[in-house]
Amino acid sequence: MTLAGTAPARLRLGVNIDHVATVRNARGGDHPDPVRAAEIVAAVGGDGITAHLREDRRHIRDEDIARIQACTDLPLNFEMAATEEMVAFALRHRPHAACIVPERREERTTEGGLDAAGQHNRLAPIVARLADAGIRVSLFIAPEPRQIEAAMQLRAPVVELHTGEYAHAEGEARAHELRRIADMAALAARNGIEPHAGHGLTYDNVQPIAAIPQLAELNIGHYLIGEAIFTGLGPAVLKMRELMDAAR
Ligand SMILES: CC(=O)[C@@H](O)[C@H](O)COP(=O)(O)O
Ligand SMILES: NCC(=O)COP(=O)(O)O
Repeated sequence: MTLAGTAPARLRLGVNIDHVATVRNARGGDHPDPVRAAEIVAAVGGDGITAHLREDRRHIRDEDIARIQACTDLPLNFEMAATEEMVAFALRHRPHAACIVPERREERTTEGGLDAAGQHNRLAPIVARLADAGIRVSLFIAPEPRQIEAAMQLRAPVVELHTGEYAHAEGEARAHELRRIADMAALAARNGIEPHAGHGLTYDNVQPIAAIPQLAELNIGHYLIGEAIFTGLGPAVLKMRELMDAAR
């Protein structure tokens, strides 16, 4: 955790390994194994593993979580919907962190941020239960002041700012999205919330985000797993690390 308003010592890279499991599940077998991906991430100096156990289990499966925890000492950032099923799962497995994300069965990927502002009463007991279990709670939110305010009201120690709009925008629209993310990272940090960012980040778009001084962690997955097909996962992670370091 960083002190309110101070730049973090080092921008951490959390690698989301969901889509290793997507490829594995395509044939219903056990290869490629997300656990091997987690081991490679650890071996090349990744700072954490992110895994999203979706309600439809389209990629990460229940048994993957315990196996990932057993294979490496890297902190596990468990992404979950705000449901009783996922709270119970998180309390059983006690990951380092839990990031509450919005989820719709019909979505191809996460489409928007968690509406923390509109769901305070529903989220408050979930956040409290996870925190009471020693799990660092994060809210995956759009870069909006009302969502930062809601995270403060919910006493969430971390927010992860959704960079999907930024990633898909071009020209002035992308510059506008970048300013929104930078402003919300600063607002979160000023209020004692550690800001992270993620979704849709690539070699080509990561550096302006990595240059935001208050950000403590980036979570990057789909692009890295795609690049791993061509270069290997280790080199892909190392290249992203190099780009992030060069941006600061
Ligand atoms: C919240 C987020 O942006 C991702 O971490 C999430 O895991 C995306 O869902 P899929 O991995 O299923 O695309
Ligand atoms: N929370 C964002 C994440 O874990 C990875 O998102 P993506 O890089 O797969 O889009």
